[in-house]
Amino acid sequence: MAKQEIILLDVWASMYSMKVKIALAEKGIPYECKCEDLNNKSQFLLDMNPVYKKVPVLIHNGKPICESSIIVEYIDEVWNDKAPLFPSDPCGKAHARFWADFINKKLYQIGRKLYTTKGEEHEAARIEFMDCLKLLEGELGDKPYFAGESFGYLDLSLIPFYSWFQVYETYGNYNFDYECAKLIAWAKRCIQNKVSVASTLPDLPKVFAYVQQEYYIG
Ligand SMILES: N[C@@H](CCC(=O)N[C@@H](CS)C(=O)NCC(=O)O)C(=O)O
Repeated sequence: MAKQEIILLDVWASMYSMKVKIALAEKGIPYECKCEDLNNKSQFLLDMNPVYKKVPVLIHNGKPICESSIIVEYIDEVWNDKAPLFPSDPCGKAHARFWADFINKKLYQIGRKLYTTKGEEHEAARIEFMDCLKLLEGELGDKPYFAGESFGYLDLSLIPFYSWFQVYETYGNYNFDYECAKLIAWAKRCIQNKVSVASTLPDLPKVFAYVQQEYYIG
């Protein structure tokens, strides 16, 4: 392949950006990371993602690709000679996409309520968030990874959330080791066995300190 210019616009604590970083690491693709300040977005970000104005954005040889799931699919398609992220059968692929969509839409939104709301709304989010984790735990079953024996798209879509688990556990008043032990074991397996994951995820206390500072709700 001819020389590639690959730039990633990201924010270190963004779970969406982490997904893309893990995919790039799985494929062994070197890239330049440009960290954005979301309170003062660069003109470059606004030009590259004029519709949503969000990170992550992958810029491949000058062409922007937006939305984390679309970026990961793009990476898997372009660099298809190594570490396939999706199952090859259409049904397995659709299944992985379904759960990744669930994670993007539900888990993120409800998880956010744990540290941004109080009272009844918080209590409802607390219950719903655990229900989501239980659904995901059921989907994992007794397999080492979501698709079976090897790490793939669904693992990559969920594992960034683990870096926020101290936040969810503290603000949601959970005990994850007790309440979703299988999911915690899976997360530790991903970190232990996958350099792409271990080298991407920030430390849990760092994320916790960031949320405490950004979202203090009294
Ligand atoms: N659906 C998007 C969500 C990306 C997203 O929400 N990014 C956040 C950072 S985690 C962002 O850039 N927020 C800036 C804003 O909302 O203005 C994706 O999957 O890439």
